[in-house]
Amino acid sequence: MKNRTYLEQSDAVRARFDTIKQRNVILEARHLGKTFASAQGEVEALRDINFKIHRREIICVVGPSGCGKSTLARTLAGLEKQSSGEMLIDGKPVNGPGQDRGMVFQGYSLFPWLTVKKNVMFGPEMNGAGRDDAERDAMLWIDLVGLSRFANAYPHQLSGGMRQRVAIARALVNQPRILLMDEPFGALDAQTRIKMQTHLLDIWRNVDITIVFITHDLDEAIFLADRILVLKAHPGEVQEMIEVPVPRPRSTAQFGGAEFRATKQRLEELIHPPVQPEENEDESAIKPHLIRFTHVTDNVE
Ligand SMILES: Nc1ncnc2c1ncn2[C@@H]1O[C@H](COP(=O)(O)OP(=O)(O)OP(=O)(O)O)[C@@H](O)[C@H]1O
Repeated sequence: MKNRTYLEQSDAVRARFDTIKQRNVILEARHLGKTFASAQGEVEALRDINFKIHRREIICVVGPSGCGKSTLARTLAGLEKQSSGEMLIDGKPVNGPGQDRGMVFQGYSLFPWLTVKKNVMFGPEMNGAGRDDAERDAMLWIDLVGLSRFANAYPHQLSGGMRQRVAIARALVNQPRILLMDEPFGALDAQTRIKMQTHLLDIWRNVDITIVFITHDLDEAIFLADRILVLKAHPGEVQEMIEVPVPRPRSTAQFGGAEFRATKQRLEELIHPPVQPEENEDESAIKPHLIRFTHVTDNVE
């Protein structure tokens, strides 16, 4: 039987992409580039990045270490100024951070001295909302991330997954249109991570939000994304934008499915291309000579 490829889409998936493409382009990168000056000289972290993201899409960004994923997230957030090209929201060029974008990072960026509720109220209060309004809004979002019972708890009393849920509530309370997430579940154990992915999809289903999600976990990218932006390193350039053929609604049961496997295979080809051994390469030169650090009397094999 012929192996399925990631380019094959069921009618339902194709119809869904047709609908997505008819939605407004909310975020666009045009020839975006970023070069850092460092002690070792210039580092071209991003080169000529182009993409268009439609309203309520989830785009995951993957690529090898150093391909500029975080730089892209920080540039889109306006925390880093691009060296060339432009970024547009609703077709208008933007420079610098703005209310239209919220960010969730890997580290738990909560204020440890504030309760869950006060952490979430912080943004609205900084934006001039009165205490009662800020508290009401905060409680709505805390409820949405399923933490109402913990509104008065402090971050150190929560698990890693719960803290990231607070971070999501804290980003969403400001009603951004775009949520930028940089490896938000990277520090969580595998089981909590899957729960958080499912939870994020639930939130996305209920909220008018467009998500750009940076990850190095290919399963996570396929599980979450409508499309996956694959970058290559040195310099960070777009390799491919993949339309994920896995149907929605997503469930963990799809992990072993044909569409899932075909997409993963393509991502692996792009990100970890097979290393070709040099012709006439001596096997013994590849296999390192291992030193025994302790005296071992019994064999384990
Ligand atoms: N502030 C900086 N100054 C100089 N070089 C930087 C700076 N930030 C990033 N870089 C360089 O830019 C390139 C892209 O870095 P970036 O952290 O965006 O990649 P990444 O894909 O997120 O990596 P990883 O997957 O390892 O987190 C790297 O070569 C990095 O060393």
